[in-house]
Amino acid sequence: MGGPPAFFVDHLENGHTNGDSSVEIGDRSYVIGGSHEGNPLFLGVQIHDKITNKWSSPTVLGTGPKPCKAYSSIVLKQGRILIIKKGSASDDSIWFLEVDSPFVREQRKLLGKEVVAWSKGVRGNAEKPIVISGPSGVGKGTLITMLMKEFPSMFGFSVSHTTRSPRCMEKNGVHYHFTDKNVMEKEINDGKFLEFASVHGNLYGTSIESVEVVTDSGKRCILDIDVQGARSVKASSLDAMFIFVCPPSMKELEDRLRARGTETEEQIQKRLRNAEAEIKAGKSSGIFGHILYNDNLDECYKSLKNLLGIDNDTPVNGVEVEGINLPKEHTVTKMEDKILIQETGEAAKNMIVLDLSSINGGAPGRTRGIGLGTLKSS
Ligand SMILES: Nc1nc2c(ncn2[C@@H]2O[C@H](COP(=O)(O)OP(=O)(O)O)[C@@H](O)[C@H]2O)c(=O)[nH]1
Ligand SMILES: Nc1ncnc2c1ncn2[C@@H]1O[C@H](COP(=O)(O)OP(=O)(O)O)[C@@H](O)[C@H]1O
Repeated sequence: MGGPPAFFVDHLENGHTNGDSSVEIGDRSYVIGGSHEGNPLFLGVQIHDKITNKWSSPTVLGTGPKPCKAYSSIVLKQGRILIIKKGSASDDSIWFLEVDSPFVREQRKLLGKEVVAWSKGVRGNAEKPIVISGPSGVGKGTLITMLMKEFPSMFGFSVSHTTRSPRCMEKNGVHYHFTDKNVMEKEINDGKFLEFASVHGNLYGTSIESVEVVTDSGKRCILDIDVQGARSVKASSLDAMFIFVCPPSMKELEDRLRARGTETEEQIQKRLRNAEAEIKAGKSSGIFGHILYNDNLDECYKSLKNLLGIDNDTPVNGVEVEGINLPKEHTVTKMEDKILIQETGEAAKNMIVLDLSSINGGAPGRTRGIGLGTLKSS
């Protein structure tokens, strides 16, 4: 068996005094252990810069693994560290700490501080997220509701945060997370958001967690966000499908907004003013690979399903995204894109092979497509 041996950490201690437990990448050591900022549910990360001899606590994005006694860590390409926890539940055994991935680099630039990001490893291969934009009143919400009703196990909605007030039928946590401006601004600063924008005078944003929740359920994530948000997502490392919905005419858009009856006259006027610029940007910005015209609702819905590659014959089950069961005690070896996991103990056991050659996704959200097989030991 070739390849470098895995890096083992068997007795993890709190803090960065345990020099043995660091993972070395370039001029930096990453100490992964203890808990995150005193949160006992969350494994901590600290960075040692060998050039300046300084320690720092990075902003940690995404939901991380629970603390553990022991894990193996393996440095992968693209600034990622694979963490294989010992003795963990199947949905908490494989994690990726991104320390210099494209997502981390862009968030570092955006937030102006040191950033790392967790992404849980899962089997299965849910398809890329769908971003739907279009002017207020064009029918985005209606189309998304139809899709989720017809294919409940296939699609999940990314519930955004907003500082606008709830409409009378809207439920907190279902349609939006309604929040205070101060709270949302602090959370944006703390790196909790994938994107955010000021729209019609209010703040709206997609939290990393809201995308993770959908990915964890094995469903394809739908984001209903404005053109500015779509632009941010397009510029980010999140590989998504972008759809823009146009109204048949400005007059029809106005009629729909009025008929919906959820806005004051002043708000309607503001939305109509913004609509012209949004439609222009939607059609010409190069962000959107697909444009739908919502004239007749049923026809538009059919076109949307066609775009998504589903018709009425398609099975309606979502893609299964499973956790990974590993033996409690094991040793780990790396061989190119494959990680060999050998159970330790008395009886000779099969070897588990994690195939990382077709992993995709990553932070924000989950790292998917991990292959899993067994090799019989002779
Ligand atoms: N950038 C961004 N835009 C959002 C988000 N959530 C909603 N929006 C957009 O904000 C705009 C206003 O949404 P809303 O107040 O629900 O009004 P509606 O579009 O008239 O139903 C719409 O263009 C939404 O697509 C988000 O998380 N991020
Ligand atoms: N194709 C359509 N024809 C007529 N009315 C529509 C159509 N699509 C949506 N509507 C209605 O227009 C209003 C605005 O739709 P909505 O889904 O709330 O838009 P958005 O989410 O884009 O703001 C709703 O009252 C909805 O029932």
